[in-house]
Amino acid sequence: MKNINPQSTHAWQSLTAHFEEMRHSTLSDLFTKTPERFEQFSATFSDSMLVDYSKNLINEKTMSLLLDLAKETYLSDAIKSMFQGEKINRTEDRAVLHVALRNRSNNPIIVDGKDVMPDVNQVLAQMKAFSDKVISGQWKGYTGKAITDVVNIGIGGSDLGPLMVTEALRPFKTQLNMHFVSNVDGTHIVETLKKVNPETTLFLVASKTFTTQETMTNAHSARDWFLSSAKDTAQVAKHFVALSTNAKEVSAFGIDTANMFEFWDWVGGRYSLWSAIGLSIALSIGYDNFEQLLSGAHEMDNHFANTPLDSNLPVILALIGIWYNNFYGCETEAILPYDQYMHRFAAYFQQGNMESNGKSVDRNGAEVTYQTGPIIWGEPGTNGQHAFYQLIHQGTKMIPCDFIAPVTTFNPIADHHPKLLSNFFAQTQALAFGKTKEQVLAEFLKAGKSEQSVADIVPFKVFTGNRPTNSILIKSITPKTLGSLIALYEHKIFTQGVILNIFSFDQWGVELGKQLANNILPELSNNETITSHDSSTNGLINQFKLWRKQ
Ligand SMILES: O=P(O)(O)OC[C@H]1O[C@@H](O)[C@H](O)[C@@H](O)[C@@H]1O
Repeated sequence: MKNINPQSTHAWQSLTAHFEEMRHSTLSDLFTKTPERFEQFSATFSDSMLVDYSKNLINEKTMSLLLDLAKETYLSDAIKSMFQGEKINRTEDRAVLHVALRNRSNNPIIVDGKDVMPDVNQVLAQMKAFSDKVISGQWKGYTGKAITDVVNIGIGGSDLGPLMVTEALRPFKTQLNMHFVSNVDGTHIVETLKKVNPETTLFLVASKTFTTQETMTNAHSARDWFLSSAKDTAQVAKHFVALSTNAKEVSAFGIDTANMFEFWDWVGGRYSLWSAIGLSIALSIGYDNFEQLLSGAHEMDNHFANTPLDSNLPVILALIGIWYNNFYGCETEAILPYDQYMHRFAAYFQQGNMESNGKSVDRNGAEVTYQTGPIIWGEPGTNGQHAFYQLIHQGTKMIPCDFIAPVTTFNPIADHHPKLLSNFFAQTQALAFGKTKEQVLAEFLKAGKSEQSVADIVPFKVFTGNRPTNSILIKSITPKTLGSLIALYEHKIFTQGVILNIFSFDQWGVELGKQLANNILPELSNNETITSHDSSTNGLINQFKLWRKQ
């Protein structure tokens, strides 16, 4: 990958000038000028997904200049480098190969002179055999009973992906009850253990490093709880398996490495749901459905790797994101799925995007002089409409939003789904075109009010519009289409990282807090007054100690 400062490109200069032309354009004008705007700025993928990006503050010139930016920053070369297994995660000296985990065409991918595919396939076979056994009831607990409940203990990438996918694909569920414990707050494990029976519960200890404080603490508490019933450490093997890259720590914990599902350092935590970390997914929806998820992602990988940039969906969405982030000065992006099952989708990509592109040092080691990754947030529609959409519609901030909805529902009760979808369509329309003062007034006049009597209220009822959105309409949320959708967002993040000249696959920013917590933990074991920190930290710790004693 070449380290090009995006601001040094011709395209960036041209985009800066073009922004001055565009900043006063409105979506109403853009749609009026080009009646075929939808055809021009939308595309379908695999006959199952429609991406409409026409309600953005872009025109042909914007897209062409953004594509120039992608070319000048050597995006196509970077895509090749990732797929070929080059060590593009340079600060950790690792390849970035979540695409290998779902490489259903099985073509060799070489890392350090070795094809990784045989190992990938071997672990998939192990996951299939294991999940089939547990789902069929052949795998027995220590008293001979079949497993009824699965508890995934993991955090960050070892939690958010499997949790999001198992929730999104609930209609495909096996009979197993799934639970996810992530927080080191004892409440999380205690409340979960109240719901399960040690005789019929399987714990998946999911941790790439197998050293993460939260996960290891929860795993030890789960094991203690289990042993207080089973009374025999030999029974641990029937109830605990590990999903990890670290065989040494797995055996140190007491899990037989025969019960370990391996993955590799070239899988980033936040890109790991496709790996052994996805075992909870395979148990929740069955292995064949898990494989469908991989296939859907693989299809998007092929699209990303082989489609010219100007019709490459992850690239298009990434470029539009850069347009708002770096030229309009938008700080956040909202992801708004109109699908209750997808209620963790925004939270998942909060980690995906913010941990990947929340960097301020470029690939040359210099401080950046432009904005990098956006803040990601969101909740499912229609709930968000009754909570925070007020600010999106009428606030002072421009918040580009992605609206996502399925055409069909798994719960076709009464007219819920048409109502849901009418909101999905209406919201992007309202955001784009708003309501003028004249329209507000006309409504009042129609209702028999005089212009004079409503003059005071009119300004509050005006919607400026011009608030950009993407709409992603999906035939049905299935393992396959969800796989494609996740991969679409993953590659969008990759593209933005390349163009913004940052390393998207490390996460040094999470280390300092861990280090300082490790320093503070022993200080909490006694009641001595602490003086070694700044006055705020000392004050907080000392008040904690005081109130703890009372
Ligand atoms: O899977 P592990 O090693 O327990 O790590 C969990 C999480 O740990 C966090 O510290 C990292 O920032 C995440 O990227 C990671 O997913």
